Amino acid sequence: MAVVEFDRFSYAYPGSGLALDDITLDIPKGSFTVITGPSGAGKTTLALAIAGVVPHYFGGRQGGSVRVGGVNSSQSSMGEIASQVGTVLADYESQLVAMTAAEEVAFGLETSGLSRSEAARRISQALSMVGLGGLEEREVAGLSGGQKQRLAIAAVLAMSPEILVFDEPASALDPEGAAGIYELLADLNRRGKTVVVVEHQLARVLPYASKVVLLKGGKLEFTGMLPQALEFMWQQPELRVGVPPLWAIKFTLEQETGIKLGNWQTESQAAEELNSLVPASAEGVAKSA
Ligand SMILES: Nc1ncnc2c1ncn2[C@@H]1O[C@H](COP(=O)(O)OP(=O)(O)OP(=O)(O)O)[C@@H](O)[C@H]1O
Repeated sequence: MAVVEFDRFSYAYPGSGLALDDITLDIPKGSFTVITGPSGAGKTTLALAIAGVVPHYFGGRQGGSVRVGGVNSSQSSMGEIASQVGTVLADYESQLVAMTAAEEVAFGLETSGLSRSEAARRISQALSMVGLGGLEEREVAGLSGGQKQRLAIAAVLAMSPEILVFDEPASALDPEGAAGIYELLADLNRRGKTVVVVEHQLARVLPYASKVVLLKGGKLEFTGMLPQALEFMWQQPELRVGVPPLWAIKFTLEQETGIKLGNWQTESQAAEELNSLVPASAEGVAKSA
């Protein structure tokens, strides 16, 4: 079932040409969907359109429609969309407004009409889900960059949205931090959230992505499962650079040996499969000698 539906959706920022051009696309409920593509392709704009920020906040011109949870976004307010879609921007620090971690998470709940005890329970629960349990009274200013990002995620989670949208969540992180944040997003996805991420480095999402949306120049180039998306990118000279090194090795080996290899999600899966092939091919060489 689709939880977000773009139907012939086009969008231009005020005074600019089309940033998105005739996009028709479904995001399945419970999926881990990755929006990717070259710089300026329209990835952030598509994420903002799911959150209703485009066009509600920016203005500009829109054609076609976006439906979130079956409701046309142009007939909903940003507040109504926010109850279904939680968004963490690339510049997540700009989303933080409070003094302490608990106040930050409480901020979004203020208009929800929850009792004090229910709000406190939600705050603690949201903080522990992102690995910040027990840090309720910590000053936001004293948190590390990674902790601030997790706090921005907790603030969104407390509102219990069905869909979570992240714009380049790993862009400011080292490889270990990037792996950690994607583990968290995968965990939220396993708990039933529909996760949508903008990510230009597909290597980071190999273990998690169920659907890939590939944009180029504002147009939808390809949409489908991750293996098919990578195959498509491998065939296009200008998109090949976006194929993760592990899959570049896989495609090269397949081309050279004619052996179809598995859909590698991790380096250890690749190593395991390649190791299992070595004795067989060595035996083949021995027999033919
Ligand atoms: N606020 C804005 N006003 C006018 N044009 C904008 C605005 N934000 C983005 N654009 C333009 O819209 C197009 C799509 O931009 P967008 O940021 O969505 O692409 P992107 O794929 O996320 O790029 P990147 O990977 O570089 O972040 C680009 O041509 C960009 O210059």
